[in-house]
Amino acid sequence: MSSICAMRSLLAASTFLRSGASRLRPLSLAPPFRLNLSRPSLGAVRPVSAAAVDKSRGGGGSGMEGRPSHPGEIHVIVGPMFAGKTTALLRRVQVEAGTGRNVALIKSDKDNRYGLDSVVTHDGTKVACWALPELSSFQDKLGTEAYDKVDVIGIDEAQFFDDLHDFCCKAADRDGKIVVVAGLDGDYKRNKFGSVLDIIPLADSVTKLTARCELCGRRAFFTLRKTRETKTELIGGADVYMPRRRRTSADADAVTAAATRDPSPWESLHEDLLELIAWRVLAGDDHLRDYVRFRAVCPHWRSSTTCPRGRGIVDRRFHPRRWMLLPEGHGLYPGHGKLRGFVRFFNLSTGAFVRVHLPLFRDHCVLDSVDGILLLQRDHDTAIRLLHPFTGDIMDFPPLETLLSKRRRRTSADADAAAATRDPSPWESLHEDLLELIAWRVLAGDDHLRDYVRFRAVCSHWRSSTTCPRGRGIVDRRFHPRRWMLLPEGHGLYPGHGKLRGFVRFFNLSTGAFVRVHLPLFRDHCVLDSVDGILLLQRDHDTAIRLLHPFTGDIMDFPPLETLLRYVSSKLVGDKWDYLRRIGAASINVSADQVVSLMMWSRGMVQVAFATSGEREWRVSSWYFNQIFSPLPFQGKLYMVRPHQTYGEPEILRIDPPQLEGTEPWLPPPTLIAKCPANTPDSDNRVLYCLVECDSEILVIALSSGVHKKNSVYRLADFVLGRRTIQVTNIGGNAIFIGKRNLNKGQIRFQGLLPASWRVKGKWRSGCAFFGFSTYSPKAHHS
Ligand SMILES: Nc1ncnc2c1ncn2[C@@H]1O[C@H](COP(=O)(O)OP(=O)(O)O)[C@@H](O)[C@H]1O
Ligand SMILES: Cc1cn([C@H]2C[C@H](O)[C@@H](COP(=O)(O)O)O2)c(=O)[nH]c1=O
Repeated sequence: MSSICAMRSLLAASTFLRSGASRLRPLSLAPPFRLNLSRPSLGAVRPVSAAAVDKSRGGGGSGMEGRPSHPGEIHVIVGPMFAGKTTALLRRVQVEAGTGRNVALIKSDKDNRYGLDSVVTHDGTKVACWALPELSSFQDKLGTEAYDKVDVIGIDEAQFFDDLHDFCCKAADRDGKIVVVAGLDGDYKRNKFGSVLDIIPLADSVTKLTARCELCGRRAFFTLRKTRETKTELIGGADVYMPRRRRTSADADAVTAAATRDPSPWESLHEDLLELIAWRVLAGDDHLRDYVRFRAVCPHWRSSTTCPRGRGIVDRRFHPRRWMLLPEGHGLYPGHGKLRGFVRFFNLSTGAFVRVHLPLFRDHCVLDSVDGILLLQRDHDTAIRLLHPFTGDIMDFPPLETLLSKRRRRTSADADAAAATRDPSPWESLHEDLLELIAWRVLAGDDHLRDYVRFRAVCSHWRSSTTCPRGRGIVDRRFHPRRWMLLPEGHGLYPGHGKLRGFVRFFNLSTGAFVRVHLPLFRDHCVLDSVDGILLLQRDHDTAIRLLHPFTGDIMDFPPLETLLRYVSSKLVGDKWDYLRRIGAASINVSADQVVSLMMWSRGMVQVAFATSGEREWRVSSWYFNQIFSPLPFQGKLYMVRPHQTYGEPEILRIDPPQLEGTEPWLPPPTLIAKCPANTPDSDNRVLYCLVECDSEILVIALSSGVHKKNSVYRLADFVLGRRTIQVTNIGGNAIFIGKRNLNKGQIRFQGLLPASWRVKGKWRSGCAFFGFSTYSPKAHHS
């Protein structure tokens, strides 16, 4: 039993969908758009249903019968690409259609990205439309009778219509139509695009939407073209364009300069591209030196990228992670007179040395090094200072001495109190700081929560000297019941089943211990996932997502799942709720000021949802992905594999927790942290990579699907360092569970490959891997 030390609470992170769950689901929503105007079939013009004409508006008029009884309206939606213009346009016309009005959608026939018969958003929402070369042809195409019956005209990609101004005037002023226009206000050079701006003076309302910058996640007002193509009109999506934030005037000058002179091939690289490359450089092994070399290429490259000086400590990317201070030996400590202010650093990845002049060591001593940042103590006042050895940046913290004095004060106060009351027993008199230290150690163990409770139970002094987990079960990561999984009872007994009388059992993956807990909450909640042992529940009546610490009873509320329903791709067949409830991975993060945020990726979505506790609606990432594999939550972040469509290198991505500072929380785009070896077209073995957690690190499992199965295990850390050939030969008696997790009606289902043919250099290694399409009863397995 003790050998079952699974890599992650795989089983706990399972999906409980009780058999009667459908009864609890909100009614599935109507398809997003019910337009009264039937979609046009190509080449044929279909008339508008006369019954649907909104008489209250007078039905419009083509001008033949005179002016309409109702005035028209013009609403303009502008913004950069990916800002949600099309989404807003479709939402608007949906509302109009919902009131019984006849709606027609038009887009430019230049935009052939998704075919010509529909308007499609970047999320894949699709609505039938008329694709036209110019707007003036609309009435002819539709026929006068049908045109008269149209109440609302939606125009997408308005920047491509030269006759936009005339058409809007005519449609709204003469024919009494409501015209909703969506288009780019500016092109990739931030110049006005087409005649979208010309209709602003005609408009009843103007909405400027913003996107999220793909590089920094901040609000993006403009569109950046990623290619060197200079013609204004260039149809494309995320392959060619990305949203971009405002530049500083210095940056803008650099762009102008680059645009006005004849640039050398290198110097003309766009600043955004340079920033992108710089980011990549900063992810390397010797990232700081490479970054400095990179910036040294030319003034344009320098001015387009962030100077590390001054940001060495505050920007983690500049931390000299792999550099360590080299002990000189021969009694020569940093600051020793013989070193004349110089110290040497050594790069743990590349083996490179650098010699740095740091006279500061004369009156500072080194206490530690964090991410390569030195933690110094100043001699004269014991101030603690962080020093970036290469940028020279310094950050001051309080004197170390202040810790000493607090401890002294507490000691005497405690001693007085103790003496006044009684002669303490040897155990009870343990100093509270010592108790706190021991408690920390206890909390690092395998069965840490139970041990901690037992530890606190020793006496009231021990209890009062240590933190009570109740109330802090979710906000304090140390109290997360990491190794505990909810045990499937089998026999159709899902949590909340009447026969269980509110009890559920948990199983410790490290020790094999069981506990039985009374959680009547399950009566109207179902479990969607488990993160670090914290259960992710969905409340039946309002679909609210709630985190529950099963042992402390702490609960934290998140927005209803329902608010995410609109993000489930309309292309998916079947019940959207089923997709939405299939949580691929979720992760909990607690910020320094104890705000708890939850990130989750549901299999029905191409974005990652996130929210902080107490919020009313889920937010979604401004970016999306099409295909990901093996998502794994680890230490508050999400890791995943992006397989390559053909024979490129599959990528391992990391999603960091939502950024909560600033006006609106946002989710940074995924960071590429490593690449896996590519499959080769000539090999009959296709390798699939998946991620598992083992002994507090991530392993990359290469599953081979060919005739000659040869599965291998690697450390993600090695992949990150580009060492892709070093295999893990021993997983210390642990077991790996690979594949989809699904805990349904008491059965555990692992999907993967059979058999567990994991050998390294011809020898069977300790530890075992479970692959297989097997459905088995956990009871049988664990006995
Ligand atoms: N870089 C991106 N690539 C693809 N899709 C994106 C990107 N950034 C955002 N999106 C998605 O595009 C959606 C907006 O799509 P859409 O309404 O078609 O925008 P617009 O018409 O303004 O270009 C966003 O809600 C988001 O889900
Ligand atoms: C910035 C810019 C864009 N385009 C093209 C690219 C797309 O095909 C459309 C915009 O589509 P969206 O619905 O707003 O995403 O316009 C262009 O031709 N030139 C440009 O400078």
